[in-house]
Amino acid sequence: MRKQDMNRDWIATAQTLSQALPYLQRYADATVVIKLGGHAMGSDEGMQIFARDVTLMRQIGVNPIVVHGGGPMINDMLKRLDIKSEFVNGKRVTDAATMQVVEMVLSGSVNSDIVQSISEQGGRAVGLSGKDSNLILCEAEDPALGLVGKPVKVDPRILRDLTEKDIIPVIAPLGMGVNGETFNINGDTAAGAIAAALQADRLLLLTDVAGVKNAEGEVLTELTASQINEMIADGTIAGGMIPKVQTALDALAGGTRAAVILDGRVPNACLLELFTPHGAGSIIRRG
Ligand SMILES: Nc1ncnc2c1ncn2[C@@H]1O[C@H](COP(=O)(O)OP(=O)(O)O)[C@@H](O)[C@H]1O
Ligand SMILES: CC(=O)N[C@@H](CCC(=O)OP(=O)(O)O)C(=O)O
Repeated sequence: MRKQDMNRDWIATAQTLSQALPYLQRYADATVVIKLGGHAMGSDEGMQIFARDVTLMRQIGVNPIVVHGGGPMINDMLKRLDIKSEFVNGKRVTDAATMQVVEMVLSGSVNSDIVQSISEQGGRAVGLSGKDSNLILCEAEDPALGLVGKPVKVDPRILRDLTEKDIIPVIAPLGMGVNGETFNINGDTAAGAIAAALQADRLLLLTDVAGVKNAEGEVLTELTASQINEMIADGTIAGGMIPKVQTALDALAGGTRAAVILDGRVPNACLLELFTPHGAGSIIRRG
């Protein structure tokens, strides 16, 4: 690259940083819950960029809290073990054998990979699951889904303890029942429950589509609760998008200011959403 072009690039970088000032001020000390879906965890490079974004957020005074999924990774392991699996309305029917695999993959592999990626970027991250420190107490959501948990009580004290010390919590979506059972919680549902309990400023749901699409396949940049309910009823919103939008609505009802469904495959998706006027994906605000 010629020196002149290089200078121009750095000037643009400095300008971008300068323009971000009002957004940096707006989010100083804000709590941002970020759900990283399994489909958004595409490449090693993507994970590296995500980890750097989260570390940068922490560095500039935002409190990021990561809740992850791992559906595709669980599918791979179940296939290797020859265990059949089916989904009902975006949730995995979970028997005892499936639960063991879900816990092994989420806590043992996906969670530690994310923690390691953040550590490699110089951030301080601690991995935990909803079973730790009474974080998420569940009951069975529906007998037909087996060990799928519905969060009934979230105790966010451990998260406050960690964020006060500038530590980034990375949470696997598992919960415990009153009788000591382990429950499999949909990652979006877990993120929404945590966002509501913390009265988070933002809930970012990172997935593998540009946002919520209408019947024509166009991304809707803003969505209301009534639009969402209509789109679920007529089948425009289906599969894994159902728990996502329901989570967004539940989190808003619980006190979160806004929820955004955005494309986690886009580099720096979180920074784009929080710190630029551009925004990203589909935003649902508290009505
Ligand atoms: N109206 C819609 N707009 C966008 N995506 C939709 C819609 N309805 C269903 N989907 C599907 O939902 C998927 C996202 O859910 P899911 O696969 O569970 O993601 P993640 O693993 O990120 O949680 C998309 O890849 C898409 O196939
Ligand atoms: C109950 C339920 O469906 N749990 C999910 C948990 C992981 C998850 O939510 O992963 P994604 O965010 O990548 O879809 C599952 O077993 O796949």
